[in-house]
Amino acid sequence: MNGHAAEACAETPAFTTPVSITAIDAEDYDGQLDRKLTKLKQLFQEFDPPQLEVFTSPPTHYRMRSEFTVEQRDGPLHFVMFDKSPAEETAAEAGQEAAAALEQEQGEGKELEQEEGEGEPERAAEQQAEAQADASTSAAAAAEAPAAAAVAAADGKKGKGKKGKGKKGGKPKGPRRVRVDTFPVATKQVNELMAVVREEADKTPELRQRLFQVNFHTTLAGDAMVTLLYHRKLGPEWQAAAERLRDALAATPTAAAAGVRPHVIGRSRKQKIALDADFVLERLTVGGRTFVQKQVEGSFSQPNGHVCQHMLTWAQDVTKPAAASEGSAAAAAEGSVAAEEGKEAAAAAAGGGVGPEDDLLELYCGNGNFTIPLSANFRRVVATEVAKSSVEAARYNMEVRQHAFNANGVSNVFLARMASEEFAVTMRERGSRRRLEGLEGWEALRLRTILVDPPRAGLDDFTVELLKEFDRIVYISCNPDTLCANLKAIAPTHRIARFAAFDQFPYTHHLECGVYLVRR
Ligand SMILES: C[S@@+](CC[C@H](N)C(=O)[O-])C[C@H]1O[C@@H](n2cnc3c(N)ncnc32)[C@H](O)[C@@H]1O
Repeated sequence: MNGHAAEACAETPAFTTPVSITAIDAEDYDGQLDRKLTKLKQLFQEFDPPQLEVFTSPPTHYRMRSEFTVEQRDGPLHFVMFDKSPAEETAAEAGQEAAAALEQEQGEGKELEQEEGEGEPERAAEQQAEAQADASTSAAAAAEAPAAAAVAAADGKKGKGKKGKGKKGGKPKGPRRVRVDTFPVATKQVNELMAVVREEADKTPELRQRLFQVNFHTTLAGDAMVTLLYHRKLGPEWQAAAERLRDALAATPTAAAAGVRPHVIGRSRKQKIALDADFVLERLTVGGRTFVQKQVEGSFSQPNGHVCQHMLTWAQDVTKPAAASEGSAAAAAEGSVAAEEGKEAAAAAAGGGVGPEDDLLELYCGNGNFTIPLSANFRRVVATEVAKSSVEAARYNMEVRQHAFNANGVSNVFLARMASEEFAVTMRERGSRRRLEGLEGWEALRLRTILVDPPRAGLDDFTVELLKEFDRIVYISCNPDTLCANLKAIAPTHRIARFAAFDQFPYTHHLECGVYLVRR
């Protein structure tokens, strides 16, 4: 963790209420959210934020992705998860370690990419970032059986390291295995697919043999994919069985209604077989417009599609030229002077207005989730992301032209595959990098607004310093503790003009936040 994020934030207890995700109480949806909001307000009190804008989740069936360990030693095959509540932190650490182990295992044999020796992130560094992003998603989104923990358990790796062992070096204190036949946290479609995979894999030796994990990825649009992970090499017999499984999955109610055939992917060491495709196409509605989004298997995507739409709409609103003054959402909705008359000067006088000729810098852009809906608010967007698969997806998402999907139509984005810390140093030095070729010179850019959406660890020190150069900052965070720590460094020069909570991860102690800061 970086220096800033390591600082304790206020004397407030951190977000550590243990909640078992396998035993949710939907009746308590409002209660669980209230408790988190109270804690959040307490944590951010020192920054004197404006009224908190709150965006809720559906109380059940909100999570688009889920990962399960397969249990098949005794009798019929079934899915299990790991209930984190007994040893929450231990489990989280075990999950992250095992995620890294899995990444390493899957990455074995891949060539490291070293381009021109100019300090570009090596594949190993990217894998670490991707694993971190993915582990954070798993852990944050559900505290529910991080894929990694599942892999570790199935591999017999759990408890190998020091973490997870009891104080006296006795039995590892891992999370509790919980059998999961239905999962109200996940979308209805995940539940439909789970039932079919369980039944088909149970009775089909080619699908069942040495299957240790199944990942489900669904969308609001009805598109879906299922990944089966094995401890054996997969051959033509597996592929034939997987094709039959795919037909059975296509007959499930949501897929049939959407007219889609879920993709099936088989993975084992150094092997990946994708029937049809290794991605899904999501459709997200933001500000009345629908955006198509390619989400790639194993890459980061926001886990709660409903709440993601709220996040994008909020970010689009705070950066809207006419309404981007420091006014609250309510003021904007009621038609404050700045919002109604679109007086950029008034907004600028208030310290917060984005001008139509302004450019946006976005770090950690992933598959272009924020980039594309926000691009209409700016003359130009410069976006960076470190994970190769996400950068490729972002390029695809910007170029989507299918008329059936209402083309995304984005042509004002410059996208570079770079680590944020490397970009921060390059920009501060007004330097050059091969990956920035094609970008008009620094002096031609009007970068006064920055959007960051980092992994749970928050921002590194270089990036925090870079933020201070901007008049307007949109900081999206899945970890209020590291957000708070980073804000301590930014608060002397910037104040919070908008403050939002997005309940992406109901019934867990995690909360997604958005802050919009303007220069004092
Ligand atoms: C929380 S995700 C947000 C992605 C995107 N904004 C979205 O809404 O889907 C964080 C992203 O940061 C990327 N990432 C992690 N470490 C990074 C680094 N050091 N530099 C740049 N990107 C990084 C991950 O690959 C991931 O895509």
